[in-house]
Amino acid sequence: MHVAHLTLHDFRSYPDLEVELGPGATAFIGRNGQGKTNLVEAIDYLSRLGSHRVATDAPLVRAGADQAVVRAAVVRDGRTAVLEVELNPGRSNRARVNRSPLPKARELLGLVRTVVFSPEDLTLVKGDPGDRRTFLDDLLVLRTPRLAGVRSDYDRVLRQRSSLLKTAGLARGSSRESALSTLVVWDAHLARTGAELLSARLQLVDQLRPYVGKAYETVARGASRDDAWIDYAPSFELDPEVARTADRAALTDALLEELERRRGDELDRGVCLVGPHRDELRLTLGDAAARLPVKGYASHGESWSFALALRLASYDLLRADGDDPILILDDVFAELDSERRAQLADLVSGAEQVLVTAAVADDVPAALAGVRYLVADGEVTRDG
Ligand SMILES: Nc1ncnc2c1ncn2[C@@H]1O[C@H](COP(=O)(O)OP(=O)(O)OP(=O)(O)O)[C@@H](O)[C@H]1O
Repeated sequence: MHVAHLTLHDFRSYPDLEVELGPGATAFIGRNGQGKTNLVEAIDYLSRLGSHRVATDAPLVRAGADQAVVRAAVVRDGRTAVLEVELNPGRSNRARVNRSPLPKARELLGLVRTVVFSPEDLTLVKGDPGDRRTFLDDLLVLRTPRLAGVRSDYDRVLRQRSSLLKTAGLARGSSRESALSTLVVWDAHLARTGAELLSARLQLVDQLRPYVGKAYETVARGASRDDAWIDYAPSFELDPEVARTADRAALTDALLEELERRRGDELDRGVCLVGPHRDELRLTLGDAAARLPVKGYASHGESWSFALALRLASYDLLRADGDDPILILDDVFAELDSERRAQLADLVSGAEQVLVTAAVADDVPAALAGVRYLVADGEVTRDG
């Protein structure tokens, strides 16, 4: 798939912008802070209804404006659809496809798919477990948009159950009894939605693992394909057979059992200690006999290679699904030496559309020397 035309209205630094795009490589070149990332962030927003840089929508709306609009003509299998999202911070966003409103903005998910490489990716490796869970969940939703609903149901159940735990922990007598009986109902909701998310994540990690090993071998000099390894580590000891089959009924039972076992701790602490919101995507390096966690042990170069490998693996997996996501390489070449730049460029040059941002034109490898736009003072102009 590729974006053929992008329109922005009050998105980030752009009051109004129209850009023609095409398949192949397109590079946006300009000094720091000119709006290169803002452009590609808008396309990524259509894919995930979120940004790779900020957790909320407010910074995406131009300072002083009430709402932003991102519109793109997306070509997939020769057919064009015009996708549009209206960002209304503090209120619901609205989405349209070919000018027809969708009941929920969330229904836009899956219509355009992007994989973004950016310097922020280092947080995949060095950041908190939550950063890695987000990585997994974003990829799940790209592959199976329905899971966006499961994810938000789970977040809602978690919030309700956490506030009930606080109330029940402090209550005495009959009000405690009543809070505890309500808690049983929320345990069941948490186990059911949690098991669905957990099952999807377990399967995803199994599918992604070989691609991570292969990608790491390519981007890290001297590495073999068994060096980089990923494991899903649930918040409690899960029977290996249940983990392997990722059977939802068995996972629901396992979660319920663990909730029962940790009930006392949860009430004492007033927090929900069991469920996929406490899980970790474990990243390790080394041979099977001596694997070390990447976080805290790996060098800067190894960490960066691992982060790139996770993105490349996502891209390969989406491609194996029969889809060709739009690749966005945001400011990544400045972080790599010339050999690795060329390697990465070779790996991605076959993608239907690659969008690159760079401050210095010479940082963009020859394999990605396609169309060039100069970005300066809010203007995006074609170079040549
Ligand atoms: N909501 C907003 N309203 C107005 N301006 C904004 C908004 N958000 C960001 N900007 C401006 O956009 C500019 C940053 O743009 P962007 O991140 O795209 O830069 P860039 O060209 O990618 O730079 P670099 O090469 O440093 O990554 C900054 O000047 C910032 O002040």
